Amino acid sequence: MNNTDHSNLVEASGFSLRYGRKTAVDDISFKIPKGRVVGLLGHNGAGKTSLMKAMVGLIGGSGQLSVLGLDPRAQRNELLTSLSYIPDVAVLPRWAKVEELLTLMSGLQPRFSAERARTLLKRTSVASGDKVKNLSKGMVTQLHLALIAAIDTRLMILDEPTLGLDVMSRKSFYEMLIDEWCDGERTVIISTHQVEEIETLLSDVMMLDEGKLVLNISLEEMDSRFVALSHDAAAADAVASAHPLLRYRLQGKPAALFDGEPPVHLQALGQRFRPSLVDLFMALTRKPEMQSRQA
Ligand SMILES: Nc1ncnc2c1ncn2[C@@H]1O[C@H](COP(=O)(O)OP(=O)(O)OP(=O)(O)O)[C@@H](O)[C@H]1O
Repeated sequence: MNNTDHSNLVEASGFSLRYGRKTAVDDISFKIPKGRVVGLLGHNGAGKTSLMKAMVGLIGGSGQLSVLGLDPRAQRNELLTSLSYIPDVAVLPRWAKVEELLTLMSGLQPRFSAERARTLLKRTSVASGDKVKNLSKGMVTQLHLALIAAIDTRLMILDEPTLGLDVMSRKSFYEMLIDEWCDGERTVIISTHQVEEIETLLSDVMMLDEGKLVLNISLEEMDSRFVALSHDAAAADAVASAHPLLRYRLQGKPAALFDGEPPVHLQALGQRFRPSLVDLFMALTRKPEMQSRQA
């Protein structure tokens, strides 16, 4: 794909992915430029892993997909040396010592710096003589991040990297990622179910719902586009008749979320506030019947 605009690290146009008759990714188009921290959100089965696998050339689809200017399927070997990827089923060899992994990586990945990995590991409680099998789940994840963050690439793809970790381990994982890897030029794409925790880290969010891309927006755009209104119960009918995206309760009070400015007559009945990413996620990815039950 030589006609790709290289200011975008990932570009998809009308991209779909099927497993037999099951459509996992449904005709999606997007561009991801450099220097972004992108959250890929969606419920179980929304298509996040499938899209990430397609981005690294593990599975093919139809339509166009370009990653770092390469066709992930046709140029997979070249692509794999140019990006950093932690799959959702990531495992490190249990028998290996940390120092042996550094040697292994140096042999496998020309852009890997063992020196850089050692520096990153100083942030963690993982020692170079430790064996993988003796590390806790949180430590293994930190080690894995140190290994792939020591690869000099412009794009990192993380599929549910903090699954199974406690809150402190998740926090230190993301701190290391942001401090040590994100530099304003590199882009990281992270899929996660921990929407609340990750909100402050993200520059952009992509939401998948049953394979469709229902939102692709920067956090600044999100702030200016979506408005929430908390209101008294007495105003509930008036709010409902304006067809908000979502009606819910916040701190015991009814609230509604609108795509754009709520009608002026409603604004007088309630107090505006900034909807959280979780509110938006619920609004855009829940089944309609669940929304009406909740309201
Ligand atoms: N190898 C496969 N064969 C058949 N169907 C598959 C396969 N892998 C995934 N699917 C289906 O494709 C859809 C998307 O799955 P995918 O794993 O991409 O979703 P996900 O958003 O990553 O989900 P989760 O959050 O649960 O990991 C689901 O309906 C899933 O059952």
